[in-house]
Amino acid sequence: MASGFFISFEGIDGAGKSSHIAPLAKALRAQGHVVTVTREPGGTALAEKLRTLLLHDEMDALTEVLLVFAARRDHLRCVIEPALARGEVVLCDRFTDATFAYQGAGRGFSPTILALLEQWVQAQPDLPDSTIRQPDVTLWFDLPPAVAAARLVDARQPDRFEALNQDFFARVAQGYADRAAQDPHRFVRLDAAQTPTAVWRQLLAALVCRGWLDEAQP
Ligand SMILES: Nc1ncnc2c1ncn2[C@@H]1O[C@H](COP(=O)(O)OP(=O)(O)OP(=O)(O)O)[C@@H](O)[C@H]1O
Ligand SMILES: Cc1cn([C@H]2C[C@H](O)[C@@H](COP(=O)(O)O)O2)c(=O)[nH]c1=O
Repeated sequence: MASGFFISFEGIDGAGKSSHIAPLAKALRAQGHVVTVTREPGGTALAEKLRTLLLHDEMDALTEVLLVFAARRDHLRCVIEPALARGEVVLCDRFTDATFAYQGAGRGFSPTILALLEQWVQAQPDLPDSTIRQPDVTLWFDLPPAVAAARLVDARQPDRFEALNQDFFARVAQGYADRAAQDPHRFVRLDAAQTPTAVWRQLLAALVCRGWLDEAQP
């Protein structure tokens, strides 16, 4: 890869995203890439403060949407865009697809307004009007909500989202499927119900076939 590359990780809570980000960063660094690992909501001091509010304070759907996009704007300006401009690979645990899945499909918030905010917040002033910053590839960890819930049953104290019921996560899962159907070239569906090793192999295969990782991988 000559220039910077943006890879996002998506899926419902418990799908297994976080388990693969550090190993992928290690594999990319071993092949000479400079990698920035980050997350949403969060990634900057300001965005992490908004993350705490989002995960723990009660608020309505519009407030949630505005805070998520506010965090994203700061994250893009201060972390993602500068890293890409330096030619780095950015690995981001969640991005705007999560907003369409959680606030759109999960909460029932207007996808039209989400799309407008996406255009505003992710606008790239130096490029033609319609061009916005999107991940170059989105690794979608697809998993039935019941399986994800079973994985999290003994996990940490649930936050506002993890405490929601399976009907919510069924809507979120469908929201991801709908988003993937709208952008099939960007999304790579990973069957996250397989073993961690099998999921890792799916992930590697997706990046090797795009020329971002060499074949030789553990
Ligand atoms: N393929 C897998 N099979 C079984 N368990 C898994 C698998 N992948 C991850 N897990 C386990 O499921 C739990 C959640 O994994 P992880 O934190 O990576 O998910 P996540 O998608 O990042 O969740 P969240 O979005 O809530 O942070 C962990 O206990 C992890 O060990
Ligand atoms: C970016 C983004 C995130 N969320 C939700 C999804 C998760 O439940 C939490 C983040 O927790 P994680 O363990 O770090 O994945 O935030 C959301 O509702 N909308 C978004 O845009």
